[in-house]
Amino acid sequence: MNKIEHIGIAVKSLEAAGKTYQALLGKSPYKTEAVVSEQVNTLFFETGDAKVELLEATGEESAIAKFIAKRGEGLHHIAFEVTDILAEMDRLRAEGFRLMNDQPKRGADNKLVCFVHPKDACGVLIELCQEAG
Ligand SMILES: CC[C@@H](C(=O)O)C(=O)SCCNC(=O)CCNC(=O)[C@H](O)C(C)(C)COP(=O)(O)OP(=O)(O)OC[C@H]1O[C@@H](n2cnc3c(N)ncnc32)[C@H](O)[C@@H]1OP(=O)(O)O
Ligand SMILES: [Co+2]
Repeated sequence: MNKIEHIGIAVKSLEAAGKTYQALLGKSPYKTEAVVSEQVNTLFFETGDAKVELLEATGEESAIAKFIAKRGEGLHHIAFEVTDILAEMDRLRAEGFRLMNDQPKRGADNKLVCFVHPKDACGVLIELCQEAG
């Protein structure tokens, strides 16, 4: 895996959290994007090499809605950039990690993504992401 690509933070309201993070980071978000397949709206901030991704649920079945119901707002996942997501998925499977999707799926910001179960990564949900090209 390469660098940390982004840190995902689950929030109740993108509007309210966007203002908080704008004040915190001292800069405006560079993009917002709805990812219908994940039932989320996102707001992105650039922070040097890695980004901050704020995530708001758009449906009750969204992973973000379930996470907030159980744990409240907070750090939801860490995403690592990978060069070859299929090779990295094969490597992780062979190491015994549980992958939450069999094939890479479309994420935000033109990425192909795959998630590793948080129970296999010391309680942290891990996202792999590769530039979709
Ligand atoms: C915008 C698109 C994309 C991008 O391009 O960046 C995204 O980031 S999308 C982000 C939202 N999508 C996802 O999170 C998809 C992957 N997530 C999942 O597959 C599931 O949410 C999950 C992680 C497998 C959990 O689902 P499930 O088992 O159905 O939920 P439970 O509530 O029963 O959780 C079981 C267990 O795991 C703990 N948990 C859940 N989420 C997290 C988390 N984010 N970090 C750490 N731990 C988490 C949960 O608390 C339960 O533990 P116990 O309470 O001890 O049983
Ligand atoms: Co993410």
